[in-house]
Amino acid sequence: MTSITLNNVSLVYRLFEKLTLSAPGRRRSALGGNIAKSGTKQVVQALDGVSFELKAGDRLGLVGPNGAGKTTLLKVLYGIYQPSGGTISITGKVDALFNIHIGFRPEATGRRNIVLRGLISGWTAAEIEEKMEEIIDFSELGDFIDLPFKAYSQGMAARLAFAAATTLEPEILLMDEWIGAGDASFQEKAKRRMDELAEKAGIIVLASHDDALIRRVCTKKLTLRAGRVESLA
Ligand SMILES: Nc1ncnc2c1ncn2[C@@H]1O[C@H](COP(=O)(O)OP(=O)(O)OP(=O)(O)O)[C@@H](O)[C@H]1O
Repeated sequence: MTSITLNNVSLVYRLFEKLTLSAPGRRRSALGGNIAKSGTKQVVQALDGVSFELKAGDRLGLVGPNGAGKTTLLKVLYGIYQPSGGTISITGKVDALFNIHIGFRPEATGRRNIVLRGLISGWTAAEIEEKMEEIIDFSELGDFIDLPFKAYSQGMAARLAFAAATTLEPEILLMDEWIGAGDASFQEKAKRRMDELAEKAGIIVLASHDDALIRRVCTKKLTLRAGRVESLA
């Protein structure tokens, strides 16, 4: 059964430059994690004691001010960063849509990029080929599918990435708010697709500043502030 459990997870970024803060301890705004010192180095504590549990069918919206730790949390869930403390337990095949340009080759066609993206996500060439037409249809890119990826607009790139990732049906889908790059009709379609994924017992985690998008797509909302969970509802 698909699930995500985080227990007291923390993540510390270490800065290797030699830095001196002009006024240590001053905090002018609620932005960002906490800056601290570890030996002679500065560190930024981006996540601090984060605990929550998600089960099959949950769609979690991650919100919070700039620097609150949303992207860091997604990267920890995807396994890009190992937590500095605490434990994570994930059951299910995870795919992520963070940055449209990650995992896509600008010179390769949309079609070729679908194959590359699928292979990176652990699908076989035969599985990808079987889903190819469905992915192209969902993206509505038409003849553009045979043009290089670099010729796509932001929204077109978002359509291709979303179509590929969701047609290949990950059990857990992690997303940043770039999905907002799609136009209104695509966003409507994307929401239906996410509903279907969640109904098939998947889990979706979406980080966004767009409250309306979170309300449309998610069933739960986790607010982060300075790396800590402020609320979960
Ligand atoms: N590579 C890095 N090195 C050092 N600190 C970092 C690094 N990446 C992020 N941080 C710090 O970690 C904290 C959390 O950043 P993160 O990008 O996770 O926030 P966010 O909630 O996604 O912000 P935004 O809404 O602005 O995208 C911030 O204080 C940021 O300064």
